[in-house]
Amino acid sequence: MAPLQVVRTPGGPEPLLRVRDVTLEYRGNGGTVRATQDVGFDVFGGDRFVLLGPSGCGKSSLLKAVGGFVAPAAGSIELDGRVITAPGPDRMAVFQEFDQLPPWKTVLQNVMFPLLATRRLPRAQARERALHWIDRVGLARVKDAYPHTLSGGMKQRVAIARALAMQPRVLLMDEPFAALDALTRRTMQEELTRLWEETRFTLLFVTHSIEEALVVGNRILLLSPHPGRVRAELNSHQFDLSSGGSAEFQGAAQRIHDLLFGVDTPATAPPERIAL
Ligand SMILES: Nc1ncnc2c1ncn2[C@@H]1O[C@H](COP(=O)(O)OP(=O)(O)OP(=O)(O)O)[C@@H](O)[C@H]1O
Repeated sequence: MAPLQVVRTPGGPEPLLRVRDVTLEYRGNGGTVRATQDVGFDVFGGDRFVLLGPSGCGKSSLLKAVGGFVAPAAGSIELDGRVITAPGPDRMAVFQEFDQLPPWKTVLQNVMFPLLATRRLPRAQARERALHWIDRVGLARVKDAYPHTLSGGMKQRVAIARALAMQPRVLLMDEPFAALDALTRRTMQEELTRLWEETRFTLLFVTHSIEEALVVGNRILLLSPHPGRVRAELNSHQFDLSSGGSAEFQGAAQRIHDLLFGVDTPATAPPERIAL
């Protein structure tokens, strides 16, 4: 049984997102905190690329750096060959928190908002595009509701519709389902996978759940504990939500666990030397 393989950079297409030797640091009164060290990876169009690692290994910081909210202390991040220096509508984000939606806007107004604020579309077309995505995430019935009247899962669907309506080059998701109950979380993973099947958007997804990484991702970057370094890069396209109970899935989860928690690999080992 060898379901996981170290991914070699495929020949052919150029990566959409190129992260090279990125070290991220936070400077404060108490000194400098290094969040990641020399992290590199490539994301290709249509990838569901997952950053997986223990709490504090710098996953969110990497996502913020791709989002343009944090500048690397060293290394570079390029999207479509251009260095990322600031946030932009080509990178829409969905976060864990339910309060990411302005509460004074209805579902429809929330989804329309970035389209109008960035002047992407005139109002009538923005409305049409928003209604389309609201329908795609199954919220047509509540399009005129305010966020406080929605469940956590519904709020996350609004955030996903709002992000995808912008047709970003890459959708950034930071533990988007972590605050949901287990059943809703599973439903949301299913819906995200279905949306991806229909649209083939490019996804950069942060989680610390091994199971979630395996079902959501087609490629997984494993990061070592603080400060995060690349421990391994894996293919996981063979798994989906129906794989959950299979021996192959359980075996893969166990092997990732062993890699993450260092049963047989020192944290500083170069990723390509890891035998899976
Ligand atoms: N704004 C900040 N100022 C100072 N240090 C920070 C800041 N944000 C994150 N850090 C530190 O950087 C490191 C990485 O944090 P980050 O949130 O990126 O990790 P993470 O892997 O996403 O963790 P978690 O899974 O717990 O969310 C941690 O040591 C954290 O304390």
